[in-house]
Amino acid sequence: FGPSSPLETGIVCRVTKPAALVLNEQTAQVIQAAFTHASYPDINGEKSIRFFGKVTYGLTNIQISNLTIGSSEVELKEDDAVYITIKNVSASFSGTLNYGYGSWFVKGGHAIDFDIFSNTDLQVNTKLTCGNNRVAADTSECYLTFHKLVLHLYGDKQPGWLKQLFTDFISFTLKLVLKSQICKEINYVANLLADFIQDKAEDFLKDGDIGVDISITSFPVIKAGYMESHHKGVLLYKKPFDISNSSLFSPSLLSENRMLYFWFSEHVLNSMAQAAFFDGRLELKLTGSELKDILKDDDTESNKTDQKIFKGVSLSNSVTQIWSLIPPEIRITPEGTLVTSSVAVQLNSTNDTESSVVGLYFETDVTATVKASYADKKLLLHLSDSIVQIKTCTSSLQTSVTEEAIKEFLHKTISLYGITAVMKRMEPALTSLMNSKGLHLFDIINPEIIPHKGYLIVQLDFGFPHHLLVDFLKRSL
Ligand SMILES: CCc1cc(Oc2ccnc(N(Cc3cccc(OC(F)(F)C(F)F)c3)C[C@@H](O)C(F)(F)F)n2)ccc1Cl
Repeated sequence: FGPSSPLETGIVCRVTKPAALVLNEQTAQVIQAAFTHASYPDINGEKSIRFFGKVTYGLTNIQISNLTIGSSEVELKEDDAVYITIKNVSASFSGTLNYGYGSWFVKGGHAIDFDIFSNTDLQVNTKLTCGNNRVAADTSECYLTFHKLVLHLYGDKQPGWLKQLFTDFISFTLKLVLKSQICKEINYVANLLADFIQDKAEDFLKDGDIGVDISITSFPVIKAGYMESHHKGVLLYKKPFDISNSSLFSPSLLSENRMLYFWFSEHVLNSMAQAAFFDGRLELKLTGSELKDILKDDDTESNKTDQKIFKGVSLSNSVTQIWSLIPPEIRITPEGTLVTSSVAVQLNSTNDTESSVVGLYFETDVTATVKASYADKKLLLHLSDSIVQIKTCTSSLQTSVTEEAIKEFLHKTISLYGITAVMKRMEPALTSLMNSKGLHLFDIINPEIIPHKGYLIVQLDFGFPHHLLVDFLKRSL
């Protein structure tokens, strides 16, 4: 994983301390799952005891029977790790203790059921590292401190030395086994979670043949107030095309008071727009009644022109097709996202008596300045400015209106109603795309989508999707 040029980074994610505190509320769930899911291997050994000779013993069928988790704290240690301290984890295990004298284990063997009560503190210092171009968790710094480890043996007869053996030796082995199993399980769950986020993210940024490569371009960063990952953001599409990277990320571009930040370089959004064009998604068909709704909004004097232009044309039978002629260009500015494209519009209909086919075709350059927002689990697009330039216009409408007047009318109608009519149809399409990825399941609080020159920042708070974590743990463990 060599050094990477910051230019390669197209998307940056930042999870701040406030988010870590919310996530920490779920730590108990995760630790509970780790303890419960861990397997506890049999512990066999032999010890020579004075006056008794060699004793062979085995703890088998060790099961955790109940578990309570105390408080847990999280701290982000600059350029080091996420320190998670969990106090007062009390767990009880049950199992069977077999023991025998000498090596005639089977002959002299005895079996006693036991319960073990333990009380420990857990310290896990999770380093964020890179595992096959993904964010990975390294929890090798994992410590269990036992405050208590008590053995209860069932059954009346038990040799006195057994208790002593347990206290002196078995408990030592038991602590080692518990620590290694629990820490192994924690490492497993931590990486499961990291993979889960990455998989969810890849799925979120994919639709059909269009996807985004979010491999990480450098080691994730941990600072006192946040942790941050840098991702390529390179478009994945069946035919490669090159979009030059436009903006450089620097940590000062993001702050730390919101829980989650996403920095998107302009070229990421630009390449998505290009792919949407090549994937034939930038076309729209309007029915007659939809067109009439758009035109009826126009209650100004030009409505008269409209009546003159479409005199004798039955708009109800009309079909209007709108499509991009070239891949749209995306430029992000503080005023909003500028979308520049050349658009063709073909209106086909019949005359009133349905005796002949009539049509209108025109091409126009459009630059629309759009701002996005997300409220009530819906994406909203707002047009703040537009520039329209009618290029060509051919019409087979029997109208006396001059071509100039038609162009004038079209310019006005597109500027006032046409662009918003297209945006009104893009909003639900994008919202249902994001909901198909499960976005609506998340409790997103006051999301802000802020355009800057050359990049876009999405910042938000979230209520942790408790049910999602429980499902995730149930499904994956
Ligand atoms: C969809 C968001 C997204 C995630 C990406 O991939 C990953 C992969 C691994 N970790 C992350 N982190 C950021 C992140 C994104 C979304 C949810 C999320 O989960 C959560 F932490 F908010 C909580 F809900 F679990 C974390 C984490 C990474 O930034 C860090 F912090 F580990 F360095 N992102 C890459 C791009 C984009 Cl747009």
